[in-house]
Amino acid sequence: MILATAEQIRKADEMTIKGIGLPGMVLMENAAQGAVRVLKDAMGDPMDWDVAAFCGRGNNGGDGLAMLRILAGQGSVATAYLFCREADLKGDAAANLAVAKACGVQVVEIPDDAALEEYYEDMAGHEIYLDALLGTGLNSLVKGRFAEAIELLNGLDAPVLAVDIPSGLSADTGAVLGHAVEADFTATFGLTKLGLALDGTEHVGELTCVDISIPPVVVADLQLDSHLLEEREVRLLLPERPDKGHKGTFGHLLVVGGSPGKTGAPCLAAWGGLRAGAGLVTAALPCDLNPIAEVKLTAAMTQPLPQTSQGNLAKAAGPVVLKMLGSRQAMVLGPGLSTEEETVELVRDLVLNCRIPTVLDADALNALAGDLANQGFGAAPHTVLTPHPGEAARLLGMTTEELLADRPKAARVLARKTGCVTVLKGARSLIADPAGDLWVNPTGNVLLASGGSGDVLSGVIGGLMAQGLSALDAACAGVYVHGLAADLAIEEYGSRGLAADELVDFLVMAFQAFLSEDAQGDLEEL
Ligand SMILES: NC(=O)C1=CN([C@@H]2O[C@H](COP(=O)(O)OP(=O)(O)OC[C@H]3O[C@@H](n4cnc5c(N)ncnc54)[C@H](O)[C@@H]3O)[C@@H](O)[C@H]2O)[C@H](O)CC1
Ligand SMILES: [K+]
Repeated sequence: MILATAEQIRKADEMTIKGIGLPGMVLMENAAQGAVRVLKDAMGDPMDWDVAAFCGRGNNGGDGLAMLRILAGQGSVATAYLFCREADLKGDAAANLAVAKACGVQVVEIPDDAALEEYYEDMAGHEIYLDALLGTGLNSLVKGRFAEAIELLNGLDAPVLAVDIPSGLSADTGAVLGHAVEADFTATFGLTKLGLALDGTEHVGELTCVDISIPPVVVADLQLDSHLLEEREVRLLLPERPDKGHKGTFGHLLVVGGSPGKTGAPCLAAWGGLRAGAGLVTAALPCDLNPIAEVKLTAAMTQPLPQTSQGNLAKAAGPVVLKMLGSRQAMVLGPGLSTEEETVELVRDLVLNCRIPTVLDADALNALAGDLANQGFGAAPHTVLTPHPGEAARLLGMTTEELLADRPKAARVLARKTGCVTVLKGARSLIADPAGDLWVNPTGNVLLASGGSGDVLSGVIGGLMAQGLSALDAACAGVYVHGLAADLAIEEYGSRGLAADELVDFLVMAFQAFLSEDAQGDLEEL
């Protein structure tokens, strides 16, 4: 599904109104009619409600006023709390104010704190609420009476429908700009906003996108580059499993990682690779840890590598790994590595000289931080970086807070600077490709917020690349299926206590969801 930023939807409006000739009033009417349908679907008949809209001075407020007029016409008692003077409204919003008043909508001005105090109790006494304070025109932190109105809405038991976007939520980043409405439903107009997809359901609630007649030609002209990843796309990405395939058909994945106390990380990545369907997996780790890995891994092979006096991977491991890469189809580098200076040098050397599809995770990313500009990537277009926000912030030389204020931008910048596909992990992980496109992943939940789940992900992506998927396709499919495994697990576990070893088992079910219907039927019969 295509997603739009505030600027892109503003352009779409402008092109539709000025270029195509469809009047803004028609767009606003379509928006209001569609949003009323969403409300009716949610609340049912008869529509004899006591409904209030909190309206701002922009077109979002205009949508709210148009909705109230439609609802009044269908039997509701409709009140608008206008967070400015009536005279402040302009254009289509002003026109809809006049129409609403002529059609029986009661309008109460809340232009200052005194008015808010005077009407506060009345404002809290309605049955259903429309949040039409701030839409895509939000351009600063929400403060004062706007903040108070948002908190009032959030404290009520009554249902709230957000008009276009919950007020206070950034349409571009999904960040809360001070305060944001926690809506039960959101009716968004024309195109789904990127910020809505990034929020998920926390503020947005149940999301519906209403067609307001922005023509497809306008959308095509905009060449939008943000997307919500969908199951049907992932289904097309997953590699074929030919009946006569053998282990050589499905590629050999090499996982390089591990340090004392972190033998589990490369083992989990190896498991991820196996679950993703790689034909063979080898985990290569410091030689003292090899016997442990031999016990942990029965299906995967292991390779002992030279180690430093501290037991971490030594520079001498470089030639051994590079030689192994000649007969491997993909590598995962990083799970459980240390940041000992010699290991850092090894990582930089491997990243420069590697020529096969690679996933760089964890300490492999930390090894590149601080000197990203001088780091060559030998397999750049075939490389996936999988940082969590802390690792990404270190790579970009910013604080984690700065990065979290605009996750899409951070993912895109990292992809562009490195030439590598970038997976920025977190709730609603992002996948950015160096050409500028961005995908928001809808799967996954809080169960993934535990040690080791990232190692599993790097293995899944590596395992898919070993089977021939491109870096971008493997990143998209891997992130989606990994999240789906957690979504299946939460039904059994609830929201706590899933260890990464167990997540590995749910990957089987997650991949099964993508089998053909015939194959699923065969499975059920067994
Ligand atoms: N295609 C569509 O999606 C259509 C959308 N419509 C609606 O129009 C709004 C966008 O309208 P716009 O007038 O550009 O902006 P807003 O109504 O969101 O608000 C602008 C208004 O608010 C002030 N403001 C900005 N930030 C703050 C703040 N933090 N605190 C207080 N006030 C703030 C700003 O100065 C302006 O005065 C879109 O969301 C849809 O709802 C059209 O109806 C049809 C087509
Ligand atoms: K709103």
